[in-house]
Amino acid sequence: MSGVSLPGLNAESLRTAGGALAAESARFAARGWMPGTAGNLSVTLDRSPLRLAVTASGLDKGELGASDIVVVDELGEWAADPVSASLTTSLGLARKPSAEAGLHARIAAVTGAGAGIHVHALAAVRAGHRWPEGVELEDLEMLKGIGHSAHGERVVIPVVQNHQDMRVLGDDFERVYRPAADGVAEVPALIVASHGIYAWGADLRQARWHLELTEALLQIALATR
Ligand SMILES: CSC[C@@H](O)[C@@H](O)C(=O)COP(=O)(O)O
Ligand SMILES: [Zn+2]
Repeated sequence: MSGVSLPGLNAESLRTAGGALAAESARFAARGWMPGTAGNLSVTLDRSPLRLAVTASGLDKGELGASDIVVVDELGEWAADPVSASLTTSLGLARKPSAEAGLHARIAAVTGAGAGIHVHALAAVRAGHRWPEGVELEDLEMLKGIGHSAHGERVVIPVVQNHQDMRVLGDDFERVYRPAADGVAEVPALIVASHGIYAWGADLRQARWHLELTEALLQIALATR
């Protein structure tokens, strides 16, 4: 890994990412979507090789500071290359990544997302339980907010079974993910049954919008069917 080029990885980008992830995390903790230490977030810093800043594992997500992040590789493991290692030391960053960093990394690799958010929101869990083959949504105004049509388009929020091995979850995600094709956008969210939901976007703000809108759409589906 020596001589690896990581233009997105420097003290400033990591301080910015850490501050943004802490602020976003506090928002979702306050909403009750990250009870206790539940939930995790990431931003993509470099693509080739893949490097993400992901929240550290096992911390109260309502109390994160800017240095409570870990630089991880494409497997979601702490990145040991010299640039990442040296920045980890100089900025006092954490070294134990979220237990679910591997799925964040897979989603970033497959979708090209710039940020990902995972929460344990109730409607997502209930919908995954009720519709384990995927949640069909149609004729709802807020579908526009996740890139789809308000009328006449059947949108499926995919559901995968829960697993503690992120390689298994990542493979299952790839099986159900449909990239944008023929003018139809991707669905920027994934329900993990009996667990929670992942949403992603070009940046943290868009990932947040996708998450909030998907959770609201799932609440409507549960309330009306
Ligand atoms: C508090 S139980 C939830 C965890 O097992 C996990 O699902 C989760 O969302 C947070 O894990 P973490 O490793 O702190 O990122
Ligand atoms: Zn979780």
